[in-house]
Amino acid sequence: MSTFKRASRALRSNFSLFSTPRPYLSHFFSNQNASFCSRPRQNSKEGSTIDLNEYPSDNIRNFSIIAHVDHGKSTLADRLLELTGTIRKGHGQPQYLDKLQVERERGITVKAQTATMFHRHKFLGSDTDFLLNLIDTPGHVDFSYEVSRSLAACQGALLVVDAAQGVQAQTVANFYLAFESNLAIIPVINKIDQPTADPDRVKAQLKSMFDLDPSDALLTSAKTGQGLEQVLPAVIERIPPPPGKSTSPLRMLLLDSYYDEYKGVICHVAVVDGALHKGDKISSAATGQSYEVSDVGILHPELVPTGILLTGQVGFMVSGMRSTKEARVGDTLHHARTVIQPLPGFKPAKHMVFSGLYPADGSDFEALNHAIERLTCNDASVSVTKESSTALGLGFRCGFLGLLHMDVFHQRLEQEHGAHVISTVPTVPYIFEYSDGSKVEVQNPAALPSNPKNRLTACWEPTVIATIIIPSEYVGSVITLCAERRGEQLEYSFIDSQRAFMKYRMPLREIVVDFYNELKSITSGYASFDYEDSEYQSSDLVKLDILLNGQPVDAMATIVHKSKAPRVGRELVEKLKKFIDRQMFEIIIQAAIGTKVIARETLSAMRKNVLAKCYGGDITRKKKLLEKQKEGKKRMKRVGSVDIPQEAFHELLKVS
Ligand SMILES: Nc1nc2c(ncn2[C@@H]2O[C@H](COP(=O)(O)OP(=O)(O)OP(=O)(O)O)[C@@H](O)[C@H]2O)c(=O)[nH]1
Repeated sequence: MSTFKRASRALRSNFSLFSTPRPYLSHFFSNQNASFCSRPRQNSKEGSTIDLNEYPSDNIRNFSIIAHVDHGKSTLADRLLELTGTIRKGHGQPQYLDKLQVERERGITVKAQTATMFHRHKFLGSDTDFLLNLIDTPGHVDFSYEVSRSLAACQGALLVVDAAQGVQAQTVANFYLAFESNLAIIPVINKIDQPTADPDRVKAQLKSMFDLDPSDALLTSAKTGQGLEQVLPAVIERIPPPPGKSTSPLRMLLLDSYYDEYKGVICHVAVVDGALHKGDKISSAATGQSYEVSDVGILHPELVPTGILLTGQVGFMVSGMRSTKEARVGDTLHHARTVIQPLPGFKPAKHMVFSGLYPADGSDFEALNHAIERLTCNDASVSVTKESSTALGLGFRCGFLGLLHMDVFHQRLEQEHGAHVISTVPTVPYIFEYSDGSKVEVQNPAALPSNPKNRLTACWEPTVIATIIIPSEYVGSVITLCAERRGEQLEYSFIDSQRAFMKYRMPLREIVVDFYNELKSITSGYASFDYEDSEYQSSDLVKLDILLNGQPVDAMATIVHKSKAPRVGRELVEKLKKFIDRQMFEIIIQAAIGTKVIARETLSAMRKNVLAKCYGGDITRKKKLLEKQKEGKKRMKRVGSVDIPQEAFHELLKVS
C-alpha cells in the first residue's frame, strides 16, 4: 500500500472525512437530477442593498480553491465570479483576485483572496439563494501558510488538478492540509481542453494516492468554460454549511489584515458564532484591547458595507486598529465584556530563511521601519527584529518562509511602499553549542564570533522532508542531485507507469538556494517539488568571512558545511570581483575561516568610466549616462572605503 493510502486511511479513521455520507450529502444523492440554476441572479446584489439577514448559515458555503502552482486556481476563480455575476465577463483583467503588482508581474498568487458570491440553486425542491465565500489560495510551497490559514475559514475545498500534468507535489501537500482540517474535498480536473489532457489517468492517480472516488471528480476547462456549470452545484451539495451557533456570543477569527491610508487597518474576519454589527464594541482575546467597529461588510469582491456579518459569514471589519501589534492574525475577536473560549487560531509560521534588510540609504531607516510595519500588517508570516551591521548601519533581521517569499516581500516593500532595500545573504537558523555548555540559535552569521572565547563543540542544522514527483526517465539524475545536496532517501515508489515519487530528508540550506531551479533544469521542467520542515541534525559547519582590504564585511558573512567551504569561498570572491566596480585604489577580496584565508582575488585600481563607450554623442546622452550612474550609486553601500553595489549582495545569495 502506498504511503498516501496508508496516511489517508490512518487520517480517515481519525477524522472520518469521506467514509460516511453526511446528512447534507444524502440530499445530493437523492437529487441527482435536480435542475441547477447557474445563471447570475437577476437581482444581482449591489452595494448597501445587500441584506445578509437573508442568508442564515444553512445558506452559506465557505470553500477554498487549492492546487499545485499554475493548475488554474485563479482562472477558475475568475470564471466562478463571472458565472455568479460578481464581476463582469471579460472584465479585461485575467486572474482578477491576483491584485498585487507582484502577483501580476510574476503570474503567481502570493496572497489568499476572499470573494463573496451570490448564487441561486434548486435545493430541497425549491429555488434557494446561497451566499458563497470563495478563497483563492497560492500554489507555491513558500505560501502554504496562506493556504492553511484560509482553510480555517472553510468547510470544503476544490482540489484543482491539471488534466495533463496530473497530481504534483503541491497537490499532495495541499490535499493533506485540507484533509487534516477535516474539509470536504471536491476534485476538479481542469484544463481538459489541452490536447495532452488525460483525465482518466488523473482520476486513477486521485484514487490511488488519496482514495478519492473517480466518479466524484468534476471535469472542467477554466479557459473554455467547459464543465463549469457543475462546480457551484457541487459546492452547495457536497460542502456542509458553517457549523457555528447564531445564538452564542460573538466569536470571530481574524484571518488577515492590510493597511489602508484612509481607514487604517482593515481586517478580514470569519464570524464563527454570533453576529457582528457596525457600532459594536469588540475586544481582542490576544491583547485585551477594545475597539468600536466603524465599518463592516463583505468582499464582493471589493469592500461592500453591509452593516452586519452573521454566523458563518466571512467579510471585513474596520475598528481603528493601527498596526500588526493590534491586528494579530489568528486572534479571536468578541464583544467587549463577554467571556468566550478563544478559537484555536493558527500554528505560528515557521521561518525557514533569515535575511537582513537595510535601507539602501542609511538615513532612510525610519522610512524602512514604517514600510515594514505597514507591509507586515498584510503579511503576518514575516518575523522582524531590529539589528545593526558595521557595514550597513541600522536595519532589520527578518524571517521568511522561503526564498521566493523573501524576494516577494522585498519587491512589495519597493513597489507598494517605495522603500529601497539592500538584503543580505539569506541564512537558515543553525544551532551552535560551546564548550561551556551554552547553546545559541544563530539567525545571522555575523552574530557568530569568528574566533569565539569558548570552543565550539557541536552544531546542528535544520532539515526538511522533500517530496519530489518526476517522470520515471529522470530518476537517475534526480538521485544524483539529491546525493550532491546531502540528501537521504526515505521513499521511492511509482504513482503510475510514468511517474516516480521520492521522499528525501535534506538539509534546509541545500534546498533554499537554487535547488528547485536545478531540479527543473535536469528534468526539462517536469519535476515538481514540495517540502515540510523536519528536525535538526548534527552537522559540520564553519563561518565563512568575506574581507575587503583586510576588513571583514559582517553583512557578507555566511555559514557553510565544512566540506563545501573551499568551493563556496572561491566562488564568492570571484563573484564579488565581477560585481564590485574598480575604484581609485586596489581592492583585495578574501574569503576566510577564522584567521585562515581560503580564497583571494585582487581588483586593480581604476574608476569605472561610464562614458567610455559613448563615442561622440550629444551632451544629453552623456548626461543621461551620468544620471544613471548617480542613481546606481544610491544603491551602493560604502564599506570602509569600498563601494559595494546592491547586485553584489544579490549575487552572493546565488553562490552561498
Ligand atoms: N488550456 C488551459 N489553460 C488554462 C486553464 N485554466 C488556466 N489556464 C492557464 O494556466 C495558467 C495558470 O493559471 P492560473 O489561474 O494563474 O493558475 P494558478 O493555479 O492560480 O497559479 P498560482 O496562483 O501561481 O499557483 C494561465 O496561463 C491560465 O491562462 C484551462 O482550463 N485550460
